[in-house]
Amino acid sequence: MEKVAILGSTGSIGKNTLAVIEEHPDQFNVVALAAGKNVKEMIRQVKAFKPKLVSMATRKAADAVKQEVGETVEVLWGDEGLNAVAVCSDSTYLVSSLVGSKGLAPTLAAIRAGKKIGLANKETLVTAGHIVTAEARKHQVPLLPIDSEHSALFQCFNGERSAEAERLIITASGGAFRDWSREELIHATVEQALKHPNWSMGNKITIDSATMMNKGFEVIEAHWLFDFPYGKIDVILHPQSVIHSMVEFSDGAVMAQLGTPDMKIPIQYALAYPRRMPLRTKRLDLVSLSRLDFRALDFRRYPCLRMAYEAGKAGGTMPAVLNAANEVAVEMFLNRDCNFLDIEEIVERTLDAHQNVGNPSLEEIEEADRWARQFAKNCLVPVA
Ligand SMILES: NC(=O)C1=CN([C@@H]2O[C@H](COP(=O)(O)OP(=O)(O)OC[C@H]3O[C@@H](n4cnc5c(N)ncnc54)[C@H](OP(=O)(O)O)[C@@H]3O)[C@@H](O)[C@H]2O)C=CC1
Ligand SMILES: CC(=O)[C@@H](O)[C@H](O)COP(=O)(O)O
Ligand SMILES: [Mn+2]
Repeated sequence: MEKVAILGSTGSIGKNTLAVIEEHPDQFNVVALAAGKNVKEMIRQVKAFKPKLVSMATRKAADAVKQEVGETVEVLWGDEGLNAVAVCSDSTYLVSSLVGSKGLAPTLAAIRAGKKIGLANKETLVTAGHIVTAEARKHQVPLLPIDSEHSALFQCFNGERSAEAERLIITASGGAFRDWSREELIHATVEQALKHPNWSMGNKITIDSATMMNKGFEVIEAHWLFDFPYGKIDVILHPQSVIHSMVEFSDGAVMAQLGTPDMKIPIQYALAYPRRMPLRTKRLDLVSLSRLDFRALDFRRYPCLRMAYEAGKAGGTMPAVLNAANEVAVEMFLNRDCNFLDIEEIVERTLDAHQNVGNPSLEEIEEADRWARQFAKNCLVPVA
């Protein structure tokens, strides 16, 4: 029996994780849950899954949950609560599915406490890949990818020798604006950007998919997960999101993992690894699909992807700055405080202004994150 704690249980990945657990009550047991402010959903989850420990982002949200769930559940809040859920003594497995770099500290704490990690929060590896992978090795903790492309790559590597792989090929749907020109993007609205063609996901990653920053993050994530140089990680456009990614080996053979766009598949694979278990999900019907398309990607059309490669190659605090500036810019766009194309402008200006720190400590990464957020918030304001 895997005893599971989930960070971000009320989100898209969190709810899909609970749906997988619900299908296999004999295999998985929920022991702790953490979320932000969605009190109603957390109360429903506590009643359905009976965790012993729960945490919410604020005292107010925690009090509201406490009122409904009674004395048998410990309800905490804030960073301390997140940390307590991550290292909860009853758990064997942490699903890390908070959104943003907020996920880094509790995920690191869980690694240090020896928990197996199902990693959805890509910002953990983007911001501090060198520390997270070193700590996972030190504590002999597996980092099991949940992100669909990395789950695909992980499955393609199964039974293979990674030294015999030559190239990782990550597929990109192109997001909501795949067929829009840059001129048209000037007028892109929040509602349009949130309409992903294939996947149903949280707002932040859906915007990242539309800017292609999501793919940039995934390149950095793949670099750390599979210890691959950036020069051997390619991205190609694949509008159908049926091939989730591929590995090309030294003999020219290419392994691919295919499936319908349903996150329950990679989530269950990460939870059950190395087993496979039955899952009620729509089956892939290649005949009715009839074709799969692929196109090359143009860095001029997608500057966020270019910036992510550059920040990844530069290393140091650059990827953390890339992420923090992007978090600020996406939030501004979602709040209608800037235009869609301002997202890339804010990120670029912040990266250009940053003094990179090589081989940073966790504190230096946190400091770079704080600096970048402050800079990014104000960098579009014209100087008087
Ligand atoms: N969705 C997907 O299919 C995929 C997602 N990912 C990655 O997984 C991660 C999660 O994505 P997704 O599920 O879409 O995101 P959502 O926005 O749907 O969910 C985010 C979760 O984090 C919680 N949260 C936000 N802020 C805080 C906080 N300060 N303290 C505690 N909890 C907080 C939210 O709580 P609440 O809602 O209660 O406020 C919610 O439970 C991201 O890193 C994303 O890039 C990767 C691949 C696919
Ligand atoms: C489901 C998942 O893993 C997302 O990261 C998804 O890949 C987004 O799709 P695109 O970024 O390719 O549009
Ligand atoms: Mn992905």
